Amino acid sequence: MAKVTILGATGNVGVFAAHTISEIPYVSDMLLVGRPGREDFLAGCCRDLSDSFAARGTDVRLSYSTAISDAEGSDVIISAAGMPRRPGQDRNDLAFENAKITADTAEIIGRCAPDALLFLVTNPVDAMTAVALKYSGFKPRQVFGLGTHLDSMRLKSLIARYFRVHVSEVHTRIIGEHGESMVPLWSATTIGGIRISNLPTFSGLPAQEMIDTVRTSGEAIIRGKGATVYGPGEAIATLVRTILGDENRILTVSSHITSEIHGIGDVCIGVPARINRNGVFPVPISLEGDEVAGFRESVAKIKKVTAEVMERLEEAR
Ligand SMILES: NC(=O)c1ccc[n+]([C@@H]2O[C@H](COP(=O)([O-])OP(=O)(O)OC[C@H]3O[C@@H](n4cnc5c(N)ncnc54)[C@H](O)[C@@H]3O)[C@@H](O)[C@H]2O)c1
Ligand SMILES: O=C(O)C[C@H](O)C(=O)O
Repeated sequence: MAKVTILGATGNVGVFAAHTISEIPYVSDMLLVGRPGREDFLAGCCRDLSDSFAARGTDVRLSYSTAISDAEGSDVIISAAGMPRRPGQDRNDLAFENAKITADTAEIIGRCAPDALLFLVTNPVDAMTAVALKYSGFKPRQVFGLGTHLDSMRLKSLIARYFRVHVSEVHTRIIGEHGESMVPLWSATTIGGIRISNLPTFSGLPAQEMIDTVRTSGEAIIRGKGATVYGPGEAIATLVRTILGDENRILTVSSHITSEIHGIGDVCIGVPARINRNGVFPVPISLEGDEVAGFRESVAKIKKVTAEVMERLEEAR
């Protein structure tokens, strides 16, 4: 059985993630961590969630704290602490402010929960994964971000609707930045096990329109309802379930790569990774055609954002 801690638990994503994670059978303890001053809200969340556990028949020991160090003994620590973007902002506009929070948090986690897996949700998630990796002092397998998993799910849903098939029949991946430079892998997209480009209807697929929809999904949802919640919350739970169930699923998360993809490396970026109880292990893959150049571009962009953030952090600390 496992202890899961959620940082930023008073936020939109944190609260719903607590609900989705509580449904995972391996979770025995869940700790919600918020900022000092938010005790009443945290206590309210715990009572409300406990009621839902009773109604559902879930048996999770739930507690809250304003001290990150109480994450001690956690198997998985999820960080959704930090500013969300407002309409019109790019995720990268949040980089420095959220990096300060992430660096401080990661240092504490590195000391109090050295064996945990640290899962970043805070945006811009690729740069935040790199910051958390550096300041926690963890091994690369222990630190990962939600990356392009949610983007991949968004594309999967659009493809399933276009072909009028159940989502479980569609396998697809978006790699690279969780942001503008994301790269769809049509070469790795199958429907009912058949490569999408081998289907007669492929030529009519509005591929560019689909990718544009995925790229702008977050912003469109934030404009409409203030925050993306259900998509990220379920995506977070999928990853936590994969880890705690030692499932060895290959999901697309932000992970530190060295040379797994066309020799490109030294960056935290969305890539397919095998995920189990020991953490996250990028899978070496070959890309096709435009995908290579697209991935290189995405890597260059993330490296630049990450380097700028690291430099400013060094100066500020
Ligand atoms: N990677 C993804 O796919 C994805 C999806 C959704 C949201 N996000 C990101 O997750 C983060 C949270 O989003 P949200 O909608 O829940 O935001 P929110 O404003 O509702 O919640 C933010 C949380 O962070 C905490 N926080 C804010 N400043 C802090 C500080 N200085 N120190 C400690 N904690 C602090 C708040 O108390 C709150 O719990 C944002 O960065 C958002 O962009 C990422
Ligand atoms: O778009 C955002 O800022 C939130 C998140 O990254 C998302 O894609 O839902």
